[in-house]
Amino acid sequence: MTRTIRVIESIAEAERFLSRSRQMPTHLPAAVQERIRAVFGGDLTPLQVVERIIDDVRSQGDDAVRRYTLAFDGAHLDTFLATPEEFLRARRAITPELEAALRFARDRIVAFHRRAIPRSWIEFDETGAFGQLVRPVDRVGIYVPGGRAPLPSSLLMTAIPAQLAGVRDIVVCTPPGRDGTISPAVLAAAELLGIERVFKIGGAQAIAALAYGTQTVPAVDIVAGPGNLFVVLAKRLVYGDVGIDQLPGPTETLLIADEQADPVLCAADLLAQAEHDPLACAILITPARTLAHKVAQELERQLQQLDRSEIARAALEANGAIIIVPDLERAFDLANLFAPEHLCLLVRDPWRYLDRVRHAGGVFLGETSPEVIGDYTAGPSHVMPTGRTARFASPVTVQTFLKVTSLVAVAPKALEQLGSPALQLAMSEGLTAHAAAIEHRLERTRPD
Ligand SMILES: NC(=O)c1ccc[n+]([C@@H]2O[C@H](COP(=O)([O-])OP(=O)(O)OC[C@H]3O[C@@H](n4cnc5c(N)ncnc54)[C@H](O)[C@@H]3O)[C@@H](O)[C@H]2O)c1
Ligand SMILES: N[C@H](CO)Cc1c[nH]c[nH+]1
Ligand SMILES: [Zn+2]
Repeated sequence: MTRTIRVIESIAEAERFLSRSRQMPTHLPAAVQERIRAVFGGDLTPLQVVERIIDDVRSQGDDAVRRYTLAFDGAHLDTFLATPEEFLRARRAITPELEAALRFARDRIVAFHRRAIPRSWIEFDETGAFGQLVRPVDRVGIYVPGGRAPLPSSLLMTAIPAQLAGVRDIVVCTPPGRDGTISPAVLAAAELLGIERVFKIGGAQAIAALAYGTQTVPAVDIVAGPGNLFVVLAKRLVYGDVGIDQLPGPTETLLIADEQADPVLCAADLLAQAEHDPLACAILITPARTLAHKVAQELERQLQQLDRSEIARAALEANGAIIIVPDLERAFDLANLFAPEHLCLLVRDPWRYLDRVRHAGGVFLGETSPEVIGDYTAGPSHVMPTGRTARFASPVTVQTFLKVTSLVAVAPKALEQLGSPALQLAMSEGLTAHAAAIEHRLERTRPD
């Protein structure tokens, strides 16, 4: 029988495989590379492609956006902003069931994130008042993926935390299809959240437009939302000129399963993420050799029935693995090395292992908690760090859209107490102007 996914039995090989760079992949799907060649006339790396696009959008604005929209999305567009008529058509196009599902998801996401809204605080003591003023950024641009599948759920998962943070102005970019339209479900989700400006722009050109502004797209303070390799690389490059949420790129899922896990469910969970992108990662780590072989067989069987089997197969071939380990302890070590976006525990009593989880965007406990529920209705944002960035990054939260201003109000009677040691420190750094700024004040508070 053919086997699409690799099976790894050596720990050293597993470590090598799991620590490969996923943000700078050396092999691109052939179709993607061909497109690059067609557009740029040569074999540019994804990073070079993105640099070119950003430079062009920065210097030529909408003209460059138009050109790249035609080149990569096949759409001829004069203007990018979705019109009120398009919103109206979208409202009519979606079924009542889909509308109800969007509302249900919205309510769950709001309820979850409401519990964790950071607040300003000021503490008064005998030395004065000190604290943190927590303020939202003014304007956020949200990228909603739409190349291979429109993801209205990603709009909810990014925009709702921004709205709860108090961001007043939210604009959206999402790629158009060849006919220049965008998914009614994305427009319906935007309308549900009261977002009025949705631009039909995708990929790196969307990120550049949001970061630097064009004649029609306003420059924002934070660019947020997930996307493919080109979107993620563009966010890396514009960071600093603009804030970003994190680097949520091609989806990853890592399952740890023991001998009691159901191979049908394991395979289904792997494929559910593999179908997102040929660069998605789907990995199973298990000490149960029999399970490993059953999952490999089951993957082949389920692949036959999948609509998006081509994408899923490419992902499994490029970035899929079944890793057989001596014990569950070793499985968690490898999972922490990989720092997956999603860590799914299909083991007996998964709660027992929670302390072993150090790096993951989200952890999903047990058979009734498939990652896919997290994609839609659990509540936490499904926009999560990928490419080993979960070692230092977090999923989108309300905090993503907030920043802190420190507050200092020293009580006059505490100036000596805080000023004298500060003076010592300033002198030790050789910063005499710093010292003088303190001295002048101390002189004023000392009795004549
Ligand atoms: N980590 C997360 O939280 C999360 C959440 C949802 C989705 N995702 C990921 O988002 C991604 C969505 O990817 P997608 O491709 O379907 O849609 P996308 O909207 O991210 O990207 C489509 C755009 O990519 C650009 N593009 C395509 N081929 C190109 C090329 N050869 N050169 C330059 N630009 C090119 C085009 O401009 C196109 O508009 C997937 O990888 C999915 O796994 C991640
Ligand atoms: N699994 C993706 C996050 O990595 C999110 C998503 C949206 N729609 C379906 N899935
Ligand atoms: Zn998904």
